[in-house]
Amino acid sequence: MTATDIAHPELRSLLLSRIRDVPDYPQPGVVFKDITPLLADAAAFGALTEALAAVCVRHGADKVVGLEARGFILAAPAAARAGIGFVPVRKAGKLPGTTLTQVYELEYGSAEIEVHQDAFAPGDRVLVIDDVLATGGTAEASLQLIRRAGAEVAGVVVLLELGFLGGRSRIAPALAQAPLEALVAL
Ligand SMILES: O=P(O)(O)OC[C@H]1O[C@H](OP(=O)(O)OP(=O)(O)O)[C@H](O)[C@@H]1O
Ligand SMILES: Nc1ncnc2[nH]cnc12
Repeated sequence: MTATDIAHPELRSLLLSRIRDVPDYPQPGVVFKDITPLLADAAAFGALTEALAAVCVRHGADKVVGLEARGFILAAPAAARAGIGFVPVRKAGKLPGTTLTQVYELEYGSAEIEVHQDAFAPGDRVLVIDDVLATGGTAEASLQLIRRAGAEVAGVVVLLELGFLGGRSRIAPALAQAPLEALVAL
C-alpha cells in the first residue's frame, strides 16, 4: 500500500517546514516529528485547520474524533470550523463516564485508549483526526472503539503519515472501505 498526500504543494511545504525532527526521542532510534513549531505559527496552524475542516465536510462526517493528546489540538478546531461535534478518545482512566477500552501497541511502548460508551448516536459517521500515523496502532484501536460504540467510520485523516512504518497496511482491515488520508506523507 502506498502513502499518498492530499495537501497541495504549497501547503505541503509550509506544513513540512514547520515540523521539526528530534532524533532519539523518546528513545534511541526514534526520530520524533515535533509539531510544536507548526502550532506556534498562526498562518500554518490556520491553514492546517482549514484543510482538516474541508476533509470533515467532504466526508459528510457527523462527529470528529481526536486522539489524545496531539490529535486533540488538531481535531477540535477543525471540528468547530466544520460545524461538527468533537469526541475525545483518551488514554485510559481520564474519562469520567462509562467507557469502552482498547489496548494497542505504539512505536515505543503499549497503551490503552477509551471513549465514552454514549459518545455517538447509532450510525453516526465518524472521522478520526490525529497528528501522526506511525505504526497505525493508535488509529486501529480508535476504529475498533468507534465501531464498538455503534458508529460508522467515515475515514481517518492525519497531518503526517510515516509510510515506512507500515501503518496504512496495518489499519486497512479496521478501515474496511473507509479512506485514510494524509496531508503530508513521508
Ligand atoms: O501510529 P502509532 O504508532 O500508533 O503512533 C501514532 C500516535 O503516537 C502519538 O501519540 P502518543 O501516544 O505518543 O502521544 P501524545 O499523547 O503526545 O499524542 C501520535 O500523536 C499518534 O497518536
Ligand atoms: N516518530 C514519531 N514522531 C511523532 N509522533 C509519533 N508517534 C509515533 N511515532 C512518532
